[in-house]
Amino acid sequence: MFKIIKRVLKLAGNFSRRLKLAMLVSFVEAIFNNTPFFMVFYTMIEIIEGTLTINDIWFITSVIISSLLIQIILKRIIYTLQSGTGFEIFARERIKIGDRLKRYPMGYFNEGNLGNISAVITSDINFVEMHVMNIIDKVVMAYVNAAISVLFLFYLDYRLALISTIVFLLANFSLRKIFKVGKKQGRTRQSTQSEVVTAVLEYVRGMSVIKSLNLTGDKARSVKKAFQKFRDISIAMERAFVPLIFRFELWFAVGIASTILMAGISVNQGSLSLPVMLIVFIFIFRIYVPFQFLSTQSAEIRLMEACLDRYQALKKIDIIDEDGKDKSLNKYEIEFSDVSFAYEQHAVLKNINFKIPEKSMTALVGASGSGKTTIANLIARFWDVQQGQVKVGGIDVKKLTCDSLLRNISMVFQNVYLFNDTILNNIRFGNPQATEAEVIVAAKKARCHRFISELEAGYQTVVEEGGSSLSGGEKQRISIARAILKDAPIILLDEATASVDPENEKHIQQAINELVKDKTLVVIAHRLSTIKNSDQILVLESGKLIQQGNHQQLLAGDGKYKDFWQQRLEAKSWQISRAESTVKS
Ligand SMILES: Nc1ncnc2c1ncn2[C@@H]1O[C@H](COP(=O)(O)OP(=O)(O)OP(=O)(O)O)[C@@H](O)[C@H]1O
Repeated sequence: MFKIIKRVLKLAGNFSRRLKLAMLVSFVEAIFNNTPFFMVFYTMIEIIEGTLTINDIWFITSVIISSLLIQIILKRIIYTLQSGTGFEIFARERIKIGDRLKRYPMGYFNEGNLGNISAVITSDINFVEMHVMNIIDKVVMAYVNAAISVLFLFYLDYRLALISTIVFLLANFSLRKIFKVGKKQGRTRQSTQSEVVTAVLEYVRGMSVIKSLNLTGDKARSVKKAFQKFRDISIAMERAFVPLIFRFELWFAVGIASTILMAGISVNQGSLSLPVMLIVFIFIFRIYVPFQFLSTQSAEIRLMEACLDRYQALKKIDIIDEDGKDKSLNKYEIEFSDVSFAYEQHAVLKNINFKIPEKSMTALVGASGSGKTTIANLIARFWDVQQGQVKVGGIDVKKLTCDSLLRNISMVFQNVYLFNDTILNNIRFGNPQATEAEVIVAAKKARCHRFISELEAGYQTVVEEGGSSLSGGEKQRISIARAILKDAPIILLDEATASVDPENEKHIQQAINELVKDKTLVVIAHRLSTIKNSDQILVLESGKLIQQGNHQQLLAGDGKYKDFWQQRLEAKSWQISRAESTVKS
């Protein structure tokens, strides 16, 4: 129970002083919380002794009212100190984890981990944020009340106090057991919750495939299974608590019964007065009630601990650029020296060597799966090479932070991802400081200003997550506008393979021409014109660099490139003749 408080204080960092202050105020408030009961005790003594005067009544009333007012003020202070702080701590943690995530190796973002990441960021942090401050307050209150009550009972009658102390200690021991079981159950529940999130994510993301292949039954079954497992675990968790809570309540029942019995016997024997007996009854319940509340909250507290465990495990993943330095580049050539790379066990690139001069255009060509995208990903250090060196501007990318490297690189992918935000902000991701006018200039260069202006809300149009409300060509041009706005000296471009209509293709080509002026350009090339006009062509086959040179040089010799070029020409003429026959028919 105190562990969760300790953990939150550690997490709070510079906010921990505010939380400690809130706990101190809670402590004072708990003392004032007992004042009315002491006044009741005092009144009863005065009544029995027949010494109660009107002045006493005024005194007692004003003390009770003052203590209630003080409590209200203290509660307000606690609330101000705690609630805002809780939101601030977790807002900061969310930003921190967001920053770390972008520095994790891409290999971490596999399907299994995606469910975990989503569960931590959406449900775990929210859960702790919503409940932890309230729990801290209640824990402080329960222990302070118990301590004051036990001390007061010692003052009244040491025998009764001893019974209450023993019961209190036994119940506390029972409570620890409840918490221990809760922690174990909490972990199981967490991992099942991740499985649910993973299953739902997979189901929703793959909906178009599921529908087209008519897999709705099969896939819905796996989601249902995950939900059922979660339900079973949650029920099992509740069931495991029942006997423990019963034992805990039993201790208190026995304790209360024996204290009452003992008090009754003492009154009978004349060693305890009636008002003292009555006040003992009140105070014994004041020990019991807050602890009973804590026992019912034990599942919640342990769940919070399990949430924090999972959050901290996510924070502990090694970041890829731990040893990287934040350096500014002043040269932008790219070099691969003897690079070999594998995705875990799957070797993809073998002993690759090439140089890409600054402000030149290099085309990567090769069959599907030959390693073109992997080369682009290694330049951007989405992964680290196992052998050799990737240098950008003469510096090994492993010596740079991801931020300082990526500041110099714009990537335009085939599969453009747009965020659920306005078009303006989607372009502005390229340069968050850009003004609206600058965004519009970039959009004009990327040939997307016209279609954006024709939308009812223009640049304020909110794009659906992933950009599903826009056509492929439109999305690609928005992503080019982003890259133009970023104005990075190195461009990694994956040319679209999917056929777009000629009008769109013309616009995309014009947009790319604007983007790549005076840049170091590496393009995963599919268009014959791009390949032909490149300063350098790197031909890949099964992860090996088999040819290197410009179009004329490669065509002059015999080799894969010549075959490849021939095949592409044939494919193009086949496409053209097919298009012509479609027009004729
Ligand atoms: N994240 C990944 N994890 C494991 N293997 C991967 C991963 N990404 C790619 N691969 C594998 O690495 C090999 C090279 O893939 P890569 O995407 O670099 O090829 P490519 O030449 O760009 O192909 P395409 O033209 O089809 O995009 C392929 O066998 C692919 O299956």
